[in-house]
Amino acid sequence: MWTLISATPSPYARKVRILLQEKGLPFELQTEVPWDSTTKTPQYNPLEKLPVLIFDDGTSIYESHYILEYLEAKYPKPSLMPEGLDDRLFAKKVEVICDGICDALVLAFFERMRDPDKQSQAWKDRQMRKADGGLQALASFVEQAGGNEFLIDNKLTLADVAIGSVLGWLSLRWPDHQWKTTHPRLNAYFERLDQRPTFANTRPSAQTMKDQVV
Ligand SMILES: N[C@@H](CCC(=O)N[C@@H](CS(=O)(=O)O)C(=O)NCC(=O)O)C(=O)O
Repeated sequence: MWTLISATPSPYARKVRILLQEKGLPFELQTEVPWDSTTKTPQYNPLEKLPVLIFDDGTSIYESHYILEYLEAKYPKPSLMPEGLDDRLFAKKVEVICDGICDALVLAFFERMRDPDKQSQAWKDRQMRKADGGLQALASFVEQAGGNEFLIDNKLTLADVAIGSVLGWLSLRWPDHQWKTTHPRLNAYFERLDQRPTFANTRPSAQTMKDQVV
């Protein structure tokens, strides 16, 4: 059986966990802290990042957007991509924005872990500005979807999986961020989406990092 190396808070890994379940592809979850010395991630990804999907023959793929593209190409039914080319490209653009919000906030998260006198406020402000810009874009997409349950073609697609994953992680890791107040319709869309069983059973939780990493 396939193994997915994941971490309990990981928004990137959550996308893969949701898609594997939505496609009915069985897998074992191997939960790790990728920054701890005990992690197995580097054995399967030279970039030392999870998620990593390990196949029965021991080979592996990594980088969440690539894993999702791989799964959609190899196991197209049920599809989590829209029909039309422009809608398919839009779904991938939404994933770019969601991953970019995560990337910026991961940088801010680790900056906050440095000794206070070593932290760069300018760097943290820059990352938060990117995240807020990304959230504004997502909010505008949801407005354009006019209250539909799903963003594109009113059916579940990669775009919904990516948005649900980043907003769930934001709620966990940045509980004081005011996006739910600033973007109430985005929050309403998220709250409804997060009730779907594959979202509800993959909700993020915090993890403890044992080793000093910055
Ligand atoms: N672009 C990557 C990002 C993956 C990533 O940053 N994973 C983190 C864990 S988590 O932030 O998703 O919880 C990691 O493994 N970090 C270890 C490292 O950066 O050395 C993807 O989409 O898969």
